[in-house]
Amino acid sequence: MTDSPAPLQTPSETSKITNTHTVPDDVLLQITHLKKTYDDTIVLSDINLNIKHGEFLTLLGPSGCGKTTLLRLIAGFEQPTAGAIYLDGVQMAGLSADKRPVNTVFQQYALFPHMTVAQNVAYGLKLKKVPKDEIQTRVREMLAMVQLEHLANRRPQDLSGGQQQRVAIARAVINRPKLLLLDEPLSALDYKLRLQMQSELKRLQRELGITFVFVTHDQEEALSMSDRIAVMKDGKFQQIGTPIEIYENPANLFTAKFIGETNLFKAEVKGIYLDQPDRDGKVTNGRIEVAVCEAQETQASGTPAILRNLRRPKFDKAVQVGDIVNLLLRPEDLRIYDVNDSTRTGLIGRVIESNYKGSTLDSIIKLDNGHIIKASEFFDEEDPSFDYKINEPVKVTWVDGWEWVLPNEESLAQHKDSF
Ligand SMILES: Nc1ncnc2c1ncn2[C@@H]1O[C@H](COP(=O)(O)OP(=O)(O)OP(=O)(O)O)[C@@H](O)[C@H]1O
Repeated sequence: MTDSPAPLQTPSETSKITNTHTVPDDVLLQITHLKKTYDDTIVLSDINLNIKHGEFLTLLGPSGCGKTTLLRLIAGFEQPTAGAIYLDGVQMAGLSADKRPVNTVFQQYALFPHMTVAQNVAYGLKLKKVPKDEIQTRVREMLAMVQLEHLANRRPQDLSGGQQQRVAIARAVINRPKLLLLDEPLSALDYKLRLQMQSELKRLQRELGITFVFVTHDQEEALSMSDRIAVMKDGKFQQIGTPIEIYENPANLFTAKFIGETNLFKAEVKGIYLDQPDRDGKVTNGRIEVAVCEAQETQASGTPAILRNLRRPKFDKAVQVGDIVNLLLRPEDLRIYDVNDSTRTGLIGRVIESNYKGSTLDSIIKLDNGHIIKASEFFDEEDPSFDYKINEPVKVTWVDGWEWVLPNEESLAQHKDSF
């Protein structure tokens, strides 16, 4: 590996003040109240986002939710209907795409077919009339970084998809943009190459220290690559958080269902027990007692009702006794036991499918009430857990404290701030 390129930028010691607007020191990109409409259609509404220097932020959401539009607004290919974008403290309004310290990598790499790899990478520097010697040095450094030194004289059509994408990335970062926008850059690659490029891209981002805004609709890709993820739906952010926060503590049912596999159970709140207020008089913790509705429904067939105490940080005052809440349990939260195990309460069902995945045993269980759920248990040859057979009754429960509670969406809308 050659020496790292010169530092891109160092944030100033104080906050930058632009007209009436102050951008915090550690923030490279600030988006405030951004709105975009095409004719009467609102494509983005009230987008607010701060992206830090050196951060890898992913915009994740289903097709048509507005990810590309947001990227195009940041790049300057589109103008907002309302709101503002500040880059390193400077308002971007009215600044054309080529004047912004931003580069974009698209799904289609659009390399110049008549130029070699090295010429493609050098193109941006030539346009800027950088001295020849410097171009040569920087191209060499860049090609080493994307591990393509040995292919410098090849033409793009003689490269694999992954190699072409690396050239496109090298071409985009050689100008040392403050911000690199990547619009589904890996989606044209096959699965294996895609995984390899994911870790290469992450390494490159760390080494270059450039801030990345990455667009994908692939949740696994988002979880494995990002410092933070902004989950989008219908032109609005649903949640912005670290991969762990988004996966473990989804803010709403959309995020819960969109990210990873989810088992949802309805449960009735039977009791609310608040902890003592802290010094500031705030109640930040407590527990609620819930009964899983499905268990009660099947009680006639011998299933015991599951009554659980659930601890939950930021204890929610919005929930009231009698409310129905959603209990979110990931497959890895569930445990399967012998139906005759009287030491536990659980939901009764039958395993209808079981797949050995090497480190885990993944099962699909049909509960007595017809609800299909998924469990994923670690497979330990030394200590095999309960050895259930297909279609035999089993008891399903979960590891205490691993559940996540979400209110019904209606109550979420009513009590937006407290849940
Ligand atoms: N120039 C345009 N004129 C009218 N509508 C547009 C225009 N560009 C985008 N849209 C609409 O805006 C919405 C958001 O599109 P956008 O491409 O941003 O979504 P996306 O999340 O990137 O989707 P995908 O994952 O499929 O690329 C879509 O409904 C799209 O049809």
